[in-house]
Amino acid sequence: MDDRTLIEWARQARDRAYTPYSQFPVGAALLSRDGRVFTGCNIENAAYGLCNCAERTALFKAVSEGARDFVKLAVIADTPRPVPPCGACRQVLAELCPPDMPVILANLKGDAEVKTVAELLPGAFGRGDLHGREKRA
Ligand SMILES: O=c1ccn([C@H]2C[C@H](O)[C@@H](CO)O2)c(=O)[nH]1
Ligand SMILES: [Zn+2]
Repeated sequence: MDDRTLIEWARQARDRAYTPYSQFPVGAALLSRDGRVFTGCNIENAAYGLCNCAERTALFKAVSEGARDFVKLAVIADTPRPVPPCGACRQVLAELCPPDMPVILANLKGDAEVKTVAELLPGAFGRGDLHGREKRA
């Protein structure tokens, strides 16, 4: 699937965003190796800290449906520049996706930019940091 098609999936998912507080809808679309596309939108809450981003909605939907092998992710919002994922989503991407996986950042004007997961979060804390760690002095 080409990048423009995945961006269009993300754009349609954006129309389903639940954003009564920010009025800032975001859409995402995650392509799985088996050909499935998992879409996501941001879903907000009156308890603001519980707002979930479009990217994490798509990633969590995918994992909960048994997908683990991802090809690329597109994300879109009405931003002056292609929308950059927040820090929380970068961390979740680093956990669940290959470091060289492309993330297509887009906006409604038609701008798009591609960055890898590792470029979005260099030096990410990960599972390899948890075990076999050095004992502290
Ligand atoms: O990459 C991003 C950036 C922000 N948001 C959401 C979170 C919140 O609902 C709203 C404003 O930050 O946009 C996303 O879904 N993805
Ligand atoms: Zn986020």
